[in-house]
Amino acid sequence: MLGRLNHVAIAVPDLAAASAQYRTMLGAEVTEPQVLPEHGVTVVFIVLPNTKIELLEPLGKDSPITAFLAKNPSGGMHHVCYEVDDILAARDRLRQEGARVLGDGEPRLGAHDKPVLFLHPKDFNGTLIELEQA
Ligand SMILES: CC[C@@H](C(=O)O)C(=O)SCCNC(=O)CCNC(=O)[C@H](O)C(C)(C)COP(=O)(O)OP(=O)(O)OC[C@H]1O[C@@H](n2cnc3c(N)ncnc32)[C@H](O)[C@@H]1OP(=O)(O)O
Ligand SMILES: [Co+2]
Repeated sequence: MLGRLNHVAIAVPDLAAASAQYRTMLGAEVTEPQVLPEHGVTVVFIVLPNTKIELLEPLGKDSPITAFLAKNPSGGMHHVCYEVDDILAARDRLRQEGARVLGDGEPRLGAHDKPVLFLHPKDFNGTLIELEQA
């Protein structure tokens, strides 16, 4: 079911500072910020030869990552994103296996304009998993 590792996400308290640090200290190629109100975050991507790093900061008062940053004020690893060939089939299989699919279970368009879903971290070894339609 799982395809490529699409990205590893790091929640940061200050996206501009983290982006500048990756550019200057790590010589990284960093995309321009994407403001995603429907997800409650602003993100940039660090493009690597074999995957991407997503840096994300809260956007708005209901951001899903505000609580995470309250527990991890300097930031931290937030989620991993795997690609799947068929996100609805993956969702239905995971539900059958007893995994919690977050939200209303309907995929929404993510930062790459592809359908995404999230799986509860408590069901996967304390790790929030994002699935993205390949
Ligand atoms: C940019 C768009 C898209 C993309 O295309 O890439 C994105 O990546 S958007 C990213 C932001 N969106 C989301 O994260 C949506 C899914 N997340 C959620 O629904 C919630 O964050 C959550 C996972 C349900 C957690 O909600 P929260 O309000 O924080 O609930 P709790 O505080 O009760 O947490 C429950 C439990 O889970 C632990 N937790 C929370 N977040 C994480 C995490 N990222 N990784 C691991 N564990 C996490 C939290 O610590 C609680 O544990 P206990 O304290 O032990 O109960
Ligand atoms: Co993501």
